[in-house]
Amino acid sequence: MLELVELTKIYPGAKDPVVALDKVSLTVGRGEIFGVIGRSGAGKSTLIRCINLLERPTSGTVSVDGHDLSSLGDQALNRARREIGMVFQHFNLLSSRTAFDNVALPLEIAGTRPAEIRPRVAELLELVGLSGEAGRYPAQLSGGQKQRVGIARALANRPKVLLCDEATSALDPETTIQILDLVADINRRLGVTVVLITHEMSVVRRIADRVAVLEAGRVLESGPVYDIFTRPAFETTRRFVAETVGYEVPAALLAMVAENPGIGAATLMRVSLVGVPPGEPLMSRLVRNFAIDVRIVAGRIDAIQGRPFGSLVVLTTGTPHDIAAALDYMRQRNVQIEVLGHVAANDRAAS
Ligand SMILES: Nc1ncnc2c1ncn2[C@@H]1O[C@H](COP(=O)(O)OP(=O)(O)OP(=O)(O)O)[C@@H](O)[C@H]1O
Repeated sequence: MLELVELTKIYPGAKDPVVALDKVSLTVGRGEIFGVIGRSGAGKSTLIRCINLLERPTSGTVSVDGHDLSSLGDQALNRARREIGMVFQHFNLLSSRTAFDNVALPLEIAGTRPAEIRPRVAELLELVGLSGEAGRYPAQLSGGQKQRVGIARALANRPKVLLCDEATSALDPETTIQILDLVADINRRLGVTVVLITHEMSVVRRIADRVAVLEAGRVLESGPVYDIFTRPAFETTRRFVAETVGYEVPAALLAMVAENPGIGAATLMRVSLVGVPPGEPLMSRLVRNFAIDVRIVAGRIDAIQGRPFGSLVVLTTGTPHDIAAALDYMRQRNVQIEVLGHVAANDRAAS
């Protein structure tokens, strides 16, 4: 549906040319929610401007439904741009127009007959839950309501792709969730393909099907969100994941085992829930099958695309032999375990 092939953008730059995008190739399937995540300067804005052809790529192509937009002349391009609806971080609403008139604007520009505009705008406002706010001006709307207007406006010309540029970055966490859930709902109901450009993994985690990690103008890795979260191949990706799942082991605990690697009578380990079949009572099995005690000292469990994801930091006590046997048992069941070290005897009382 949306296909980028070796998209490259080179700016002249003050001294040397700046390669903002370096052979970015991505394919986004019809009806998919696809996240592109990157830090500041990774090339996200350039990517957006190249996807909607506000900027001509230096080389490479952008195709929607097999039509190469990058080869179109200006007039054809203006028409083709309607295939891509844009949602902006700062909403970009016209302050002198009501919510209704903001949503109507792209229809007016496209030359839609006035008699058709009214019911279409009413339908769009209902879709985003703003039927009661049609006559309000942007200044009279909350941030979340303004973004709902922005989404309705982006959908006005029935685009095939909804391109969201940091669409929730100006919103508080609760409103962010509401807007993301609205985007997911619209994706399901209308089948519109969504591209989410963001610097926040929590945005990707909540609604995206697949994600690409952008760094220095290149795609580091891409794949289904669950796979990227559970097996990040690059340090940049690992840091994005850590930000959203709180993967860090508390420093006080790490200090206790810092000098004592390997297994001891009190062993601290991180058990990743990836690979644990849903519903498996792993911890109680360990306690029942081996002569060990297990104490959960830190952890966080979430779900991504309905599958459990997260890790527990556990302190296991018993003989080193029994703890090693329990580790074997878990590893045989494909549970990922990292032994962080053991607590020395004189620290044990404090642990
Ligand atoms: N018009 C321009 N001329 C020269 N260099 C540019 C231009 N626009 C962007 N760049 C450079 O291209 C690189 C990518 O910038 P871009 O704005 O696409 O990144 P970004 O990921 O969107 O960052 P941010 O989130 O901070 O906007 C940066 O090194 C930037 O300095």
